[in-house]
Amino acid sequence: MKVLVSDPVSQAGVDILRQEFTVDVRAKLSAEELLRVIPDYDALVVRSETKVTKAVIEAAVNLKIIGRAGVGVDNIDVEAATQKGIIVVNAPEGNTVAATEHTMAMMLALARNVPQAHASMKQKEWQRGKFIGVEMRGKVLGILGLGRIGTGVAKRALAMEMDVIAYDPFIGTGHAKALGIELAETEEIFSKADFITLHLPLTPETRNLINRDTFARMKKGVRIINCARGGIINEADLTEAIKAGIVAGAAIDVFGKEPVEPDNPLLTVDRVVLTPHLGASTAEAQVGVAVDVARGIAAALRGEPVATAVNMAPVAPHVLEVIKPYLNLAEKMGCLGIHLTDGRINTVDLEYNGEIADVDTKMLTTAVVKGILNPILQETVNYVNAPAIAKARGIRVKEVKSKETVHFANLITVRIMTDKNEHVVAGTLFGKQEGRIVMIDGYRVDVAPRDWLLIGPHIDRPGMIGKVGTILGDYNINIASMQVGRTEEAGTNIMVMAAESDIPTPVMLKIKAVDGILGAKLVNFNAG
Ligand SMILES: NC(=O)C1=CN([C@@H]2O[C@H](COP(=O)(O)OP(=O)(O)OC[C@H]3O[C@@H](n4cnc5c(N)ncnc54)[C@H](O)[C@@H]3O)[C@@H](O)[C@H]2O)C=CC1
Ligand SMILES: O=C(O)CCC(=O)C(=O)O
Repeated sequence: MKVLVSDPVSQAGVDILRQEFTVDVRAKLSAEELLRVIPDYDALVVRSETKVTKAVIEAAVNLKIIGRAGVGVDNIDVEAATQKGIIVVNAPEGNTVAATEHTMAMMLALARNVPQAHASMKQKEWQRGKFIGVEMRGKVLGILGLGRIGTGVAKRALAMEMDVIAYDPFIGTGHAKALGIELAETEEIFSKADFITLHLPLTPETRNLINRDTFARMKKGVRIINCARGGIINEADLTEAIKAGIVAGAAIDVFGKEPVEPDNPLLTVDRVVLTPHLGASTAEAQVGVAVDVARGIAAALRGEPVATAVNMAPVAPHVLEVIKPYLNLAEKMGCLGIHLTDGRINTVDLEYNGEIADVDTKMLTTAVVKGILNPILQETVNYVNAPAIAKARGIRVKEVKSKETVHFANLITVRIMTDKNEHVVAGTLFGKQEGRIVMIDGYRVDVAPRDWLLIGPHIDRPGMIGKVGTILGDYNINIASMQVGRTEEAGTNIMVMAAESDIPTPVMLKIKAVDGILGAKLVNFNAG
């Protein structure tokens, strides 16, 4: 597999990727060059400079994953990626402290005119009267967006004895209470805050959120800090508000257009502190995000789920820890299930029994659906597109959970209902790691789901196994293991043979023709 790193990311991340993949580091590619080279790559790693547009995604015929070494994915067309089944992962935590500390640095520099005083001294001046600042203690700080960075800023501002209020409609009041701050509506923040700091993502709702109208409603002399995303503040309106004295000053790290162009109006006013998107630029953060994104990419290319994928339902780390050992089993159960069925699938029912029923099992359900769809579709089905593909094909997927168990501590049962019949596969983990199929269509079995499995329901009479074994032997196909599953009712059994190689179609036809065999199926767990 080939990985393209198209923005400068820490060598620590590149080294992780190089352990498993071919990695090309080609920073500063033009848009045209990116379009030309992208078809060669399975994964792409970017920071914020590379624009991963719809055109890039369309040209990326082999791309499976895009990794953003940082938080904001607004330089990636996530919707286009999702439609193509491309996973987008970010590194949401590696640069939180860096961006938080940069916000504090910007706020203090703004309050005490540090850059202006520094520039003046460089001009050989000594102007103590010109740079009178304001204290932070006792001032009201309004935080818009109380996520990771907003929370970090709140904690530090409290330590500086500021009064902190925050607006975030998607955060619970408990979070604010635990921090020791109040949640407020935007109007309260605008009317009360001496400092307003932004920690929101750039979305259609937040674009242009701070504009001429909102400045008009703010307390006179407010100071604004933006270390989140440029498009959230209207830069022309901010410049006007500074000139009109509504805003006493602004500290800005992020801009509507980056790199900033010479005609950016903020460059024309003095009462600003500007940095060229340096929020994440610490040695520690760059190693952190590069390592996190490299691990995410490596896991995704191995077919494993990634907790930081932004276009999949998020999975909490404690949930991932519980379900991770079951993911491979769940996918194999889906694969086995689809090989058993004939007819149009209407419904897939998933039953989770035991302790596993306590956690969010959506990702396991997706793994089963992925296992069902991959063997029958040309396109690659992954954790991102599996639910959408199932829905588009009219397959209803339902989950039932119960803590009750009979024979196993945990059991997953997959029931695939078609317009013709119903097939059921159940599986569990032995020794917490080893996935086993323990039931196929009502027959008790104990099978490791790997390589090739020949499944043959048959009439319960002597010689059946021998007949099939002889056919396989005639074609030099070695059997790694074999067992016979029984139901409660006498009359039929199921033979399950693990073959060490593929069983060609003519051989399967011979087996199916054996008198007493009630329809043999071959499952190839390596395909799809
Ligand atoms: N300057 C820099 O170098 C860096 C900038 N960032 C940017 O900082 C911002 C915040 O990052 P994190 O704290 O890690 O993200 P986060 O996802 O932890 O927090 C964002 C918060 O905004 C809230 N939110 C979303 N839409 C909202 C709306 N319409 N109104 C009010 N609240 C809303 C969410 O509920 C969430 O709590 C992002 O834009 C990110 O891209 C992050 C790292 C470095
Ligand atoms: O990669 C960078 O330096 C920018 C970081 C950033 O803005 C983010 O993580 O959202």
